Amino acid sequence: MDTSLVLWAASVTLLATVIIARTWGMKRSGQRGHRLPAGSRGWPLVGETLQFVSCAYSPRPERFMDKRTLMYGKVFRSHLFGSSTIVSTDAEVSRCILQSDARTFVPWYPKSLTELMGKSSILLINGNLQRRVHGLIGAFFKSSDLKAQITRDMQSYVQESMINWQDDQLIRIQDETKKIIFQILVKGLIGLEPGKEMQLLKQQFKEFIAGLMSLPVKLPGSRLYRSLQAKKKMVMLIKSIIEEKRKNKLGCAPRDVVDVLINDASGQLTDNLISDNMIDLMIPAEDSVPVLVTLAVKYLSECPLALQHLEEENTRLEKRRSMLGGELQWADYMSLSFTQHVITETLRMGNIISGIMRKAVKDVEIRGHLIPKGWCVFTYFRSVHLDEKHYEEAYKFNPWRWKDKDMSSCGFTPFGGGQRLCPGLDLARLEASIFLHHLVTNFTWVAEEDHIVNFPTVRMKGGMPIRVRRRS
Ligand code: HEM
Repeated sequence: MDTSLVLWAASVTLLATVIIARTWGMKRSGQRGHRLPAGSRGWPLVGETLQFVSCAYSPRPERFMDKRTLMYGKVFRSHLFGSSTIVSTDAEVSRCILQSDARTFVPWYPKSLTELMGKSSILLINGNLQRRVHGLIGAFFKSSDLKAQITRDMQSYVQESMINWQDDQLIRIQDETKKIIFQILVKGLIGLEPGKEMQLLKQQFKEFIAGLMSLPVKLPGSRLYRSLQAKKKMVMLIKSIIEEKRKNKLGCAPRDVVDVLINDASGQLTDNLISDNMIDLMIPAEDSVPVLVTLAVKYLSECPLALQHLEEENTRLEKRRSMLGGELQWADYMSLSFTQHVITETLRMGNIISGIMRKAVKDVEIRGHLIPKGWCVFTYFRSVHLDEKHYEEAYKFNPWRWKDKDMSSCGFTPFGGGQRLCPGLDLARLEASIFLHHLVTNFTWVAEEDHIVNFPTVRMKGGMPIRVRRRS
């Protein structure tokens, strides 16, 4: 064939492809001129996942977002973890997404996680059932009875653990807090005291969470399979506790979350749903509070002035307590305003949950951006929390910034928002305050070298080792 004819045919084909692609693109831009955000799909199949993950392992995971924000704006499209994804680093767009309900967005988690959580998990269910379970748990976590109980338990577990610390001993804060927080959590959820059953639960839970980020393969021997087996054992234990509680129902005030859920009269909450959810509730709680405390210790170790203010505030409270006698109450810890600022600033800088994923159940338009049906949307809190426009010297640990700052007006969402706002947020702050109080009033310390790892979950590589010395 004549070469010019081939060239002409190739040009026509190319032109036709461009026209079809543009027309399709305009259609995807939705009705009324809403546009699919600009961005790149990256490589076939893997999309931009490799670039995302390699940034996520670095000390500055937000660089993946920063680079694209410069090119495409604060809302851009990408392809992550096998799904077409719209990424939002825009506080207002993210707020709208968090406020939406299941008619627009549903939660999205990696396959291994959904397999392990099961269909009735609070993290996955939607609509009335989610609102009911969330409401019951949230109300219980806010109740003054539970706060009094948790304050008592946490104080005694912290004291029990710290009493054994020797001068110059190397303490890994992450490990110490994990032990204590797990006990508190299990007691608050199912009423179990430390002992043999608690130990069994702890072992199985460790096995269970090891599979949260595994390959979605359920063959015997695989990581996911072993995690599912561990979950079965935990469910059996929790079911036996539920049966016991049902037998001995005495009509007294609920002492743990199981009590609250079995007293629910709606008939929607089966024993299977309750026992499954007790384990799923441990997922967001078990790791995040210890990491919050660990990061606070890291930031304080690097900011002597903040540590000094914290010590002074907590010593004043301790002196008052010893003069008046008795134990500190929940309200005493919450009255420590600088300690609360330290926790808030740690949440901002640490970004323990860097963002959350949802899936659009229909075409959605938010502030001119189209999120097509079936696409994922990733609201990335970390970029907002480290944005100079919201926070001056954003990479500097500065608890004083919260003195006059309104938490609700600066895109600050470490606990999410809307209907899925973390029901454990008061508890997390309380537990962190109690641990910090006992640490700074009883010990001085020198921190050893360690650094933050940001992926797949935030943690300190070496568990934040500190060498402690008891105050005289
Ligand atoms: C520093 C500690 C914590 C952080 C940073 C944190 C963060 C979050 C975030 C961002 C969400 C929203 C997830 C979404 O929208 O899909 C969430 C939900 C949740 N959190 Fe927390 N959390 C913490 C501690 C706790 C604790 C102590 C508990 C309770 C024992 C807890 C229980 C839950 C539950 C049950 C949900 C799901 C709520 C629902 O989907 O209805 N969290 N958490």
